[in-house]
Amino acid sequence: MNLFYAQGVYFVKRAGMGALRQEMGLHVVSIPGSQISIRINNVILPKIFYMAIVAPSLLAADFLHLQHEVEMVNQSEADWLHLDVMDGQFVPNISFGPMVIEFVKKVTTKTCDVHLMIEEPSRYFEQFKKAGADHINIHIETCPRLHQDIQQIKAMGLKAGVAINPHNPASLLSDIIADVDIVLVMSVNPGFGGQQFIPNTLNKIREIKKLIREKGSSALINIDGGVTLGNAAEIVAAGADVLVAGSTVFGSKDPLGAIRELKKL
Ligand SMILES: O=C(CO)[C@@H](O)[C@H](O)COP(=O)(O)O
Repeated sequence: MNLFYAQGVYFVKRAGMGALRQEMGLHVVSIPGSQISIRINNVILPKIFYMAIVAPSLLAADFLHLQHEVEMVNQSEADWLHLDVMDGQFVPNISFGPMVIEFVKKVTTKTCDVHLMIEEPSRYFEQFKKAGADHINIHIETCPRLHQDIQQIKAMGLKAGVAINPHNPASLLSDIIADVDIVLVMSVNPGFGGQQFIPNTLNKIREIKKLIREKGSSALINIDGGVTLGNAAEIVAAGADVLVAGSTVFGSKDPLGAIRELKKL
């Protein structure tokens, strides 16, 4: 169970909310910033702190010591491992593909959150599934048959995410948000790690959260790009469920400590 009690406070992990809701008749009654109140069998729990899902982005890892980096994440409190696939077409950079993910999968104990920054992603869904993807995130612009692609990912038994770029408004998600498991909000222009967080993303997170409630969606909001120990609290308070962090984790002298700090928010 993802609900636990410590020092007078109930903690809950958002990822388990769906299951908890079914098992225990649990209802979220309010989400003011990073604190939420919940009701279980009509008893309102006094205080619930939201814990963000943390997903270190392997793009910022030392690829000469990839196994060591993946094992570091295994030992950490991180929940997912974020894997950025770039084709040099949809984004100006080229990163890695299914072959690298297949090797990473042999070592990682974390959920593999694959972010496809490539043209015609549906041509490769099967390959990424075979390589070990647990989630596949696709960009709206790359999918003329977005609904169909989302359904295809889900039919393969994977979680489906839709990614939007900084210039895309939240309203673009209106017709798809009820069908997706994850909304991946780019808080930098995709292609490179180590960029500055675009501040307007905070407003966009609030708008997406509102849309999620209005449409009765259970999608998680995942923020990708420029997440630091300095801005993560604000991002979570705006309504983010997941924090992708590349440089903040792998660029740190104490990556385990950096992940621990992100989880504390
Ligand atoms: O998808 C991307 C960049 O396109 C991100 O996942 C970055 O890899 C995040 O890196 P940092 O901004 O955290 O260094």
